[in-house]
Amino acid sequence: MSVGVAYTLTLRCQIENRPGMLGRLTTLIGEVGGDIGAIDIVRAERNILVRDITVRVQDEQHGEQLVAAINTLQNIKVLQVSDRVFLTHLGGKLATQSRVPLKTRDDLSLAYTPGVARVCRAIADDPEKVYALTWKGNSVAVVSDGSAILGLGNLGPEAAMPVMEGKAILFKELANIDAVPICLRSQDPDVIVQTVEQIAPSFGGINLEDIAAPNCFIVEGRLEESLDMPVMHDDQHGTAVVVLAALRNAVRIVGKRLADVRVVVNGIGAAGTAIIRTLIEAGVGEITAVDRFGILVEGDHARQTPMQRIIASQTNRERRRGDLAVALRGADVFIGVSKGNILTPDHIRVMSSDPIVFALANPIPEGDPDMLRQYARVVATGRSDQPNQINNVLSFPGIFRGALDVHARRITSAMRLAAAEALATVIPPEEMNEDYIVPSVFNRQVVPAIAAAVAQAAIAEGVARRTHMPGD
Ligand SMILES: NC(=O)C1=CN([C@@H]2O[C@H](COP(=O)(O)OP(=O)(O)OC[C@H]3O[C@@H](n4cnc5c(N)ncnc54)[C@H](O)[C@@H]3O)[C@@H](O)[C@H]2O)C=CC1
Ligand SMILES: CC(=O)C(=O)O
Ligand SMILES: [Mg+2]
Repeated sequence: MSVGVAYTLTLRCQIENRPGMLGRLTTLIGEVGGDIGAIDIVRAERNILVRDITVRVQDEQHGEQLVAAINTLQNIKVLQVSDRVFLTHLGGKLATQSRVPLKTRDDLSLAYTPGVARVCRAIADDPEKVYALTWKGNSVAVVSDGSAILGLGNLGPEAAMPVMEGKAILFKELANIDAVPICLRSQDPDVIVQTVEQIAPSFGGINLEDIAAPNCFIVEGRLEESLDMPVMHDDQHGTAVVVLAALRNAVRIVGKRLADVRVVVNGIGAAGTAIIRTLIEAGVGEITAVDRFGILVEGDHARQTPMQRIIASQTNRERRRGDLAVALRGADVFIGVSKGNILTPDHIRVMSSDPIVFALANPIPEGDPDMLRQYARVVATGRSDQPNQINNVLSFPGIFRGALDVHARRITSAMRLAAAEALATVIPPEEMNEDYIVPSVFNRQVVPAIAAAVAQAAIAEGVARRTHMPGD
């Protein structure tokens, strides 16, 4: 995989101050495979120079090798190593901010007591006023139990925080929604449901994140029933919306139709299940579902979870049996939401002409993107440092923006299909190509386009409390 910014080290090096020393150091860094960015002088003394050298490396191990190699050089020593990723996370990525002045006694009387008491009474008299008079209408709780953090597994609630803070800043930056990371100690669905129900009055919507299957289905289903507000498990539906949009554009590029393609989905957990359900709703021709134990076949209940049994009954009409390689024979599309580094060139070679490969496991895709591009016509991953980033960040800000704007009571499948269509059409047909099937996360048309489509679908379905968008 090409080297990205995710492994950028700044090496503070003490170097003997004489001609040729910097050359020796940079030559060695090049020989070890480091990619030098900037070189700055930190301190200059008569005999010693201290320099900061910024180097991109392949991974953590490569960084350690580089530092060890430099320390073998005579009269050059690494004093300190700083990692840009960790520096970015120092102190967390999120803070709260007041929207009103708080400089004088008058300010205090208006924003806090005694003024606030009248606002409390107004809301007690008419609870709907909470949307207008507090932050509720523009806020989302990002709730995780830490059980399926990216593709890293069950790392628990503390380790989930950096991802949930990340989701929160994406909500703010992309959709101007105030989001709060809530990482729960318990992984018991009953406790998660009760806790979210208890905190729900403070928020306008609930974004469930990185909760592993099958608990995610139970938690989302029960909260959708009990809460009168948008609830969405992002790994299921946020991902499925983006996959559908990307697939719609990818099949167009290779001259096929959604209704005719056979799609293999690998990893039938949270994301895989929702992707399959969404692709069925969108009319995709045929789907083969694969998990660690092989192709899901209807009736083979032994290793299937209850949700996988439902998926088995809706897929694999040919009743193929076997592993991923068998599933991929003649397939038009591979969608991986499973585990890193499981695809080989042989897997892609047996696919139909112009293979489409979405290797979406994070942070390591199912196959090395450089390898995949040699064999497949269209390749997408979930990563920010690769073309065609299929990541739920392309959809969840716009979906919640639209749902909050019309005070939707829930997020329906029609709202999600409308979001996928809106996302796909952000790219004009004449601009679409193999490396441009989804817009960039920073394309400023994405959130408004999805939000408008979601709001309209909510109004059409009768789940919106407001029947016009703010500003109309
Ligand atoms: N790009 C994106 O937007 C998104 C990517 N993902 C990624 O997808 C992966 C799965 O996420 P979730 O569905 O939330 O997790 P999950 O834990 O609910 O499901 C994972 C599923 O993959 C299966 N699996 C594991 N190894 C496998 C293998 N070698 N072959 C076939 N199946 C295998 C597991 O048995 C399980 O059914 C993670 O890597 C996650 O980061 C998830 C959501 C969004
Ligand atoms: C992108 C995301 O939500 C995940 O990998 O879990
Ligand atoms: Mg996630």
